[in-house]
Amino acid sequence: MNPNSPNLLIVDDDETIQRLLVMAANDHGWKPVAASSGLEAIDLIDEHVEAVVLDLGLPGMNGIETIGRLHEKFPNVLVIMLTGTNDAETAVQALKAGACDYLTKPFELQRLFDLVCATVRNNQRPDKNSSVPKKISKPSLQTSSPRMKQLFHQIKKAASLDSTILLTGESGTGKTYIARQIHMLSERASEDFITVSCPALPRELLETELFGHEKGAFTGASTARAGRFEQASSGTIFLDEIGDLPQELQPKLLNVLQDREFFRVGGNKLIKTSARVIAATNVDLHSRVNAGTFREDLYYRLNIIELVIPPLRERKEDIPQIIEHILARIAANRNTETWTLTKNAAASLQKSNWPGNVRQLENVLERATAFSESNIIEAEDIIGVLEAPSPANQGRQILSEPGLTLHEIEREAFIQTYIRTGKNKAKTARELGISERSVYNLMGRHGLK
Ligand SMILES: Nc1ncnc2c1ncn2[C@@H]1O[C@H](COP(=O)(O)OP(=O)(O)OP(=O)(O)O)[C@@H](O)[C@H]1O
Repeated sequence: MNPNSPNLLIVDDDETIQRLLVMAANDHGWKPVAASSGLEAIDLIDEHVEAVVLDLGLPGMNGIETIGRLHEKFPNVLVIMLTGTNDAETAVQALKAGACDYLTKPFELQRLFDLVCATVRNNQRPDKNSSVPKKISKPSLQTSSPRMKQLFHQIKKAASLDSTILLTGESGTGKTYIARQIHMLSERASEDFITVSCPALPRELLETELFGHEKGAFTGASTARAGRFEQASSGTIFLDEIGDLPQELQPKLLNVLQDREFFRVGGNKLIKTSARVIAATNVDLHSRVNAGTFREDLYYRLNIIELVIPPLRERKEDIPQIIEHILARIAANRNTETWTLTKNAAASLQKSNWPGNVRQLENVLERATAFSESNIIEAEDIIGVLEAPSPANQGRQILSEPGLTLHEIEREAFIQTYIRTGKNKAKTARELGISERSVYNLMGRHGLK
């Protein structure tokens, strides 16, 4: 076999997504080839291709039909389908059509490539010398925040144990990110890290997703399928938004945590698992226990080690290095040089309150870098993309944040209005009941010009 033959086929008609996936695939050690349609994919596929990342919504022959045609040529090729948001029904269709797995858009690139690796590894024939890249990146646990220092100390200790971990924190604080770091610091680092988002699927589908099913377990189950616990094998399984685990599935998860065994749906063979469980929640699980929607015994089984991830506004010291990290990641994904921020741009990011935490900061940087004409990001680039909350939320959001100074409240109110009015200074002045001259003064005071 030619070592340079492509081993991953990417099929997406959106040129930007296609380019992004190809770059990320290269970064993850794959040799990708890309197609923009089902027909092109059928043309390009050969025996070296181990897996196909296939967009469902292709023009002409759609993703579901394409799976069938690819399998006519290469019955063993592994297909991972990319589906639209909340598209559980289509996801079932994709699985029935022969996809090994699927991912709902939008997704993290890291998550896609974790899934591709896990799928290929789990379907490897013993004789096959697979090219699954075993790339283990070193976790970076550097921080200037005293709270994060303490947390990272706990993380290192927790990683060396095998206990179940519960990560709690607001949405976007980095629970998934931390779960992956724990996995990479643990002895399981070379094994798979498998993520399951509990609210993403309806109950029946979530049950087969977690525990797998036997052939004939339900209409359409034409083949047996291993679930995520089996795929995680001796790696780590990350259960995101565990507070949304349907009540009917809670006893089954409790059994897995207690006895480390379960049945596939429709199966009668006990399956053992040694996967480590990390769960995460952004709701107060204890109040769900009190409300009777979450089992108390399961809560205590999950909550053996609880790690609380603080919101970004409570660890602002870390903002500069998180920015640097995110910019480097964006640059690597786009295969470009990284960016530097002007003093005012950095100050602007530093001052913001980040109600959406690191995810919001990441979105702002993604957009600012996409629109920036050079490798320098100015305050204007930032202000242009800072998300403006809806007018209905605006006042509530500012006033509900405890501990804000008058200066910070003024800044938030000003920026939100300025963005909402499309950076129109006259409109901003009218809405805020101030003169246009004051708008210029406020821009100066808050580092926006
Ligand atoms: N310390 C960090 N450095 C760089 N990037 C980070 C850091 N923490 C989080 N991120 C990035 O921020 C984004 C949001 O993080 P993540 O998905 O882990 O949050 P979450 O708490 O799991 O969110 P949710 O509760 O909504 O599932 C991700 O893209 C992640 O890679």
